[in-house]
Amino acid sequence: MPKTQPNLYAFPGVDALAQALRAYVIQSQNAGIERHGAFKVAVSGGSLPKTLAAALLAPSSGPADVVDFSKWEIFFADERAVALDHEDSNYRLLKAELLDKLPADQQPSAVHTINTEHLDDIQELADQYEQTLVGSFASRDSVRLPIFDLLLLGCGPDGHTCSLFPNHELLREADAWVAPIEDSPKPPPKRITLTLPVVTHAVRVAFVATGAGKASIMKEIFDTSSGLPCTLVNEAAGDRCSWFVDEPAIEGVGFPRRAFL
Ligand SMILES: O=C1O[C@H](COP(=O)(O)O)[C@@H](O)[C@H](O)[C@H]1O
Repeated sequence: MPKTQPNLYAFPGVDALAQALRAYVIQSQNAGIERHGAFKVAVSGGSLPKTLAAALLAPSSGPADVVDFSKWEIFFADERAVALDHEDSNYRLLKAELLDKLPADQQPSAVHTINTEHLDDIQELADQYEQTLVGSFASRDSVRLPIFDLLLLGCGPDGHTCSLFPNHELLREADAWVAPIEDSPKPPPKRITLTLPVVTHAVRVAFVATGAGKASIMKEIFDTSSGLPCTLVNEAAGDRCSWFVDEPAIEGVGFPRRAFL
């Protein structure tokens, strides 16, 4: 079978991007609900929650444009080993940008945070989060990997995604679903992350990258065989992977854009 390519969707600005991202997330949500009665989604921190909130908090334009948070089960694609109210917490960021702005009757059915009793032992922190996945998906004996309906990911200026960093040994992790990292080059150093096999087995993977600060790494990701974490996801997920970017983020990138329909 020929290898498929990721979809690169480019928009003049963040407003148009957010509108398309909303449509894409709703499609994924509806497919997940049809498949198993719930929408299992993992989200990143960084710049993603703000753009995601712009997409999801917009008013509905009709019956086909409904975000049904009551069916959402939210996980974190990566999380920093800090308290949930710490300024570095990805949960805290998502809560401030999105969850706190949802009405009481539209809260997600579950938001799976890390167990902060284990902040001093990040292997245990990762193991506990893996058990959270087991509780939602299936036991490790019955499935090789959990299959998320959607992963919503960021791309760092060095090409990292989740807490999978360029040239890090964690990129070779083939067994664990969730892994600890204690030498993250971007602070804070201690984190946990979904592993590459889990990321690349999701039904859909969406990256969001905005701003001119991302242009040079986007060129490496799309126009070279860089081996960067984002490139590895592109190569393994092919057309299950979609990028939502603004024009400044892909200035000079030669890879063909697709029209978002
Ligand atoms: O440290 C992290 O960085 C990445 C990328 O962040 P961005 O601000 O450049 O979008 C993020 O996706 C990840 O969740 C976070 O822990």
